[in-house]
Amino acid sequence: MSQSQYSEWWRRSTVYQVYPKSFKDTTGNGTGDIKGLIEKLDYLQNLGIDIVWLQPVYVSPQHDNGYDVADYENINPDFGTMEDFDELVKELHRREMKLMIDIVVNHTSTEHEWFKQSISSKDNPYRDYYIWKDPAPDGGFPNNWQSKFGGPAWQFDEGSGRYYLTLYDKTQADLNWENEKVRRAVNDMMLFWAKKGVDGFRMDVINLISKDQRFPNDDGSVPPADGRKYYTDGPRVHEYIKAMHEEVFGPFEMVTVGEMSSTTLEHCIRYSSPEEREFSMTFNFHHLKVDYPNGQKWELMPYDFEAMKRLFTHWQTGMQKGGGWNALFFNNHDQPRALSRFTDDKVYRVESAKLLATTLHGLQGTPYVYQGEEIGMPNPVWNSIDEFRDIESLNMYRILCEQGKSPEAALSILQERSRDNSRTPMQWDDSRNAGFTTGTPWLKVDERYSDINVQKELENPASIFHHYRKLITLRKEYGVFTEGVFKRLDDGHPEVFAYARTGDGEALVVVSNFSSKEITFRFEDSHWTELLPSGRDELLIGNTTDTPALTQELQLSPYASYMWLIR
Ligand SMILES: O=P(O)(O)OC[C@H]1O[C@H](O[C@H]2O[C@H](CO)[C@@H](O)[C@H](O)[C@H]2O)[C@H](O)[C@@H](O)[C@@H]1O
Repeated sequence: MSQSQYSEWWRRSTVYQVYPKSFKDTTGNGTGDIKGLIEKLDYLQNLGIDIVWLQPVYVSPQHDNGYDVADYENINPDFGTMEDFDELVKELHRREMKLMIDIVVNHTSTEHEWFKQSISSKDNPYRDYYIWKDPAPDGGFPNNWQSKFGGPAWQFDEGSGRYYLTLYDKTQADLNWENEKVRRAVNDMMLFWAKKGVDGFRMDVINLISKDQRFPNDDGSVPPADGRKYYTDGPRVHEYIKAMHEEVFGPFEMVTVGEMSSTTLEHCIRYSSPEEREFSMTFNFHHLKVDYPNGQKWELMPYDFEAMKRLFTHWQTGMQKGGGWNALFFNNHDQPRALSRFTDDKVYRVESAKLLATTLHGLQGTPYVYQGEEIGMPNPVWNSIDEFRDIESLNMYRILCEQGKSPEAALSILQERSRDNSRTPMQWDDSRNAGFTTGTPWLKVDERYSDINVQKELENPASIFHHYRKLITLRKEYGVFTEGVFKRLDDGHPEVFAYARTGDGEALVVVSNFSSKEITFRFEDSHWTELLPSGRDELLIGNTTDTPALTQELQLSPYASYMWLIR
């Protein structure tokens, strides 16, 4: 990729992800709302955010917290009104910030009018908007595909004696993208939002929209044997995305990010290379599966640090060579908090949060900050299954118990894995309910809110918030964050992740100790002579009170992390 191709504004931007249900409630109904987000825009501007990604606020029965859309062009009253939405766009633009909204079109809610029509009769004009199949000859499911939320991926309709496909919850019916009318309707819906002034889209599990039309049984040759190899990065997916670009993303100069489930580097290069005219960038999840034994999310193991570093290296190097662009993230609304998962959220909480931030923000790509990450919110402590709200967690708890796990064992798995870990309300201050709501919060507030909250973070210049703020500023200041070529420098060190980003006349070096031990780290001679002391070094940011110079041998305190600039 030539240097000029790095010129798009969103490559130097930072995105903030808002889970609206848990951000800020202004009505006292216990659920966050659009007005609450507007109230906090100055806070996000102060952090240095360029783009706000607002998760689904459309009309929805909320079985999957908005990822089950019943009406794509209206706002769910719990979140506010269309006037509130227009006000949000205006207020963001007044601050020179952009808005990215979530587009969920692999599936709709079964309460969507299209589905209601589709299920009403075999000859309804909307019948073919969804994927209907006859039972297998033995009367069972059409094939052995499994839902990502547990159980078979097919739901039986008594009325017609046929099954419809649901890769997620049984109330989320997969759209039939082979139907040209579906593609037309989705583009029209996206044009509706583009014309409203929305600047970008985050496309939910968009690489699952094209299914292998043979709908074969999964023979189990590639685990997990749940059918994903027949619909992930499927046969026509690039064709469909190119058509969206042609008609919507391109003409409106949008910034777009595709959420790519269980994808490959090769596909992500295609999805995000400018010349392919598909998306601006992609999310992949491989680095967040390094604590899944044999790919099993609902089993526990300590995370594999070396695998994580290998995966970052693979994606950094591969996307760079292939001309693709990564969306960088450790946290989102589907993941437990990285702080609790990969570092120490108790003794070294502050150091750990800063270490994760520095390590991620030094990489090539566009960084995403998920609400609460910038103040070091850890996983909450869960005391009972009754505290959970997430449909996937509740399904899996039932399945784990049916498989013979004790309720205590199942609960301890949810403690580590549940998506609710990252969905607890935002902690604004030390008042009741952390200042999130005056009512009863829809999901419990973490008990540690009087210590961990925005107000405290803003007051302390050495806080996690101010660390993020500085990283976001540095990215805008130095071109090497955008352009620098990645090289891993730790040579398999069991505790340290070290890398360089080498650009035009300047280089970044990042060294992070992912352990609670005091350690000595020494760069191998080859790295040191070839790459490192090629000029004057300056410590750009660190998470200790020390300001070490870059030397071949470094003493690193627990969870110490430093970033130097060499020029
Ligand atoms: O783990 P992967 O197979 O790589 O998939 C990535 C994520 O996909 C799903 O997330 C998104 O779609 C869901 C259905 O619309 C929605 O519930 C979720 O909130 C979306 O972000 C999956 O649910 C996640 O667990 C995966 O991480």
